Amino acid sequence: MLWLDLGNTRLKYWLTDDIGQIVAHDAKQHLQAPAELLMGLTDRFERYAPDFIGISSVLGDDLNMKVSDTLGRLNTPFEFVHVDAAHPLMKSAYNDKQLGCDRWLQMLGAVDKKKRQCIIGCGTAVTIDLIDHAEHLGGYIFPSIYLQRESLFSGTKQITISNGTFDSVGQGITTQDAVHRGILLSIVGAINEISHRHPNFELIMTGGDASIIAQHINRPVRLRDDLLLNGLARYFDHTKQS
Ligand SMILES: Nc1ncnc2c1ncn2[C@@H]1O[C@H](COP(=O)(O)OP(=O)(O)O)[C@@H](O)[C@H]1O
Ligand SMILES: CC(C)(COP(=O)(O)O)[C@@H](O)C(=O)NCCC(=O)O
Ligand SMILES: [K+]
Repeated sequence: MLWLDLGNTRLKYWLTDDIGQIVAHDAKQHLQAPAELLMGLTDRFERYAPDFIGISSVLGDDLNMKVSDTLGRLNTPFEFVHVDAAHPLMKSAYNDKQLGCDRWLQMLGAVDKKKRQCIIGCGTAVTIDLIDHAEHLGGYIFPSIYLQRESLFSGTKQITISNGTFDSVGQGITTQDAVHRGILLSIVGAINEISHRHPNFELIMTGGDASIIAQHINRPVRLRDDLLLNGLARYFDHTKQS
């Protein structure tokens, strides 16, 4: 099986064998041209000869159409996941026409009806979703690291482009440090606040920046970079069973 996660910044893929073991995976910035990036990967995918391609995409219909055209050349069946708020594995109060497929699948990848869970996606945007015994209560979306830095640069006269690191929340005494620590503080502050309000929810984090952000969270966080993959596998496994 080939699993694709088309996020706003990166295309991730996982190739799994017939017992679900990951045999190959990668993440690449698609620079808003995911179909072209995929084109360059088709010969590699053909060599793997997957029997099915499951896709999560938050890129909208236009880019999804282009991706479909590219995948059509592989003569391998493929399917884009659509959010189902009444899914047997997890009910959701969220508007299922709007809920991002990645958020939904990340929850599907973790959901456990015996637990209260807080699923945090650290991608282009940070997403926080609360699940109470397999009931999705709703969540939050806010800009992550790079979006915040870009908005400061484009929205101000005196803050210029810089490539500082996001490794501390200590107060800064230079613009570069004040910006980078302020951005990190805004993200970890929000997550710590939600965590504080829901002390009995287990924290699970995924996404490209999870490892950077998790270090500053006041409670133990479970890092799972395979969460969306797990959600895709559960989704398509479930559909086949029913
Ligand atoms: N402008 C950028 N330059 C370099 N890296 C970036 C930029 N924007 C995002 N990233 C990195 O890309 C990754 C995005 O994480 P990912 O979970 O793949 O996001 P998405 O699912 O939204 O595509 C993060 O590790 C982030 O640090
Ligand atoms: C919030 C998101 C942009 C996060 O996407 P990502 O950062 O993973 O690229 C994505 O889940 C999305 O487009 N959601 C649709 C709006 C919503 O979930 O309400
Ligand atoms: K994502």
